[in-house]
Amino acid sequence: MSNKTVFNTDIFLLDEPNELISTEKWQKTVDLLARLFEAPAGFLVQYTDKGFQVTISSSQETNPYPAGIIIGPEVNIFCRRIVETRQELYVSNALVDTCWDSNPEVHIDGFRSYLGVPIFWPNGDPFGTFCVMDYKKTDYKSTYLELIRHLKDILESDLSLIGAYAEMKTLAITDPLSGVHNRRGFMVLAEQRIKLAKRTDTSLGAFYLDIDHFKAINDEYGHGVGDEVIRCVGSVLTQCVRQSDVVGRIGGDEFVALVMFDEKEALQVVKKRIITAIAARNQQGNLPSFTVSIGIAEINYEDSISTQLDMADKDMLQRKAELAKSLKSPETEASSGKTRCES
Ligand SMILES: Nc1nc2c(ncn2[C@@H]2O[C@H](COP(=O)(O)OP(=O)(O)OP(=O)(O)O)[C@@H](O)[C@H]2O)c(=O)[nH]1
Repeated sequence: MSNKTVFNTDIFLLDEPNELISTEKWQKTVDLLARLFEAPAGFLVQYTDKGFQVTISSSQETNPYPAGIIIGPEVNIFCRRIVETRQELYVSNALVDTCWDSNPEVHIDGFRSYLGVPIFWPNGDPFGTFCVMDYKKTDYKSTYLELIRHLKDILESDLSLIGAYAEMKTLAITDPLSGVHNRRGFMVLAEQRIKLAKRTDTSLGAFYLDIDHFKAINDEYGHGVGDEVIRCVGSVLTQCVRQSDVVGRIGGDEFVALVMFDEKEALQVVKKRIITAIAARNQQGNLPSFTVSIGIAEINYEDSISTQLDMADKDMLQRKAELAKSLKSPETEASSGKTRCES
């Protein structure tokens, strides 16, 4: 499986609320922070390419920035320094440092003091900052700094919950060997895709793909090589369909794909593409040559996904029978829709 991030760090949490995050709890934490520091404003700020968004704002009349407000990524605010350096920042009096002259929080809002810590997503990307601001200069005790660091840990543990949950969800529906969906994942996503296609009046086709004589590959070259062949088929299949199509491995050497199409011929085009891609892999010679049998069924919205797959499976078995026949009489091989590529 790829180790790419399983949750989206580019979207503001306020735009896509996560059921695992209790903003109510975060609100209490930010309010408590502001009260303890006797600060007129406390924030949890999220950073993305779009800028800095106040996710949580302490509920005080003295606080000029409500939740939801976005400040551009180029603006010289205190939080930007934290995201750039990945370090905590304590400015006790911004007026004594000219680098803050262009900071609107200082020259427009009149803030003098800022204390903030970086908050990170579980993959190490910066989430944003947790901070307090004051209109007067401050001199916080070191125990206060310890406190804000501790609250940071609590916020980060909530974020790691999102990461762990998203990862578990992905693992539960992914086949770790081939990287495509497992049977459960395929079935769930296929049902969703069929409902969507019905609503939008889109045509769908089901492909059922089985590796020919796979047992012989395992027997001759070992299970490790057999596994490589399975991986290869998963990757070919994924590359031969659109990203929005659903691909799954539903048995040892059996794969399925649910594909959207406009013209009926498109299904044959996709089938040809898969066969050609496998032939090209065979040419590379790093795996034993193998062929696949592919069955196709057009999706009828009234039937269940299992029935549709049964139909594609039957078509595939017919192709396999044709292959067996064609191997006995070589002159018919070219018309069987099968590929037999020797490297
Ligand atoms: N390497 C490997 N082999 C597997 C895996 N899962 C199932 N198999 C093997 O896949 C083989 C499937 O064999 P069969 O169902 O007889 O299919 P086949 O040999 O391809 O025969 P035909 O379908 O008739 O062409 C069995 O030998 C299984 O042990 C796996 O994850 N890795």
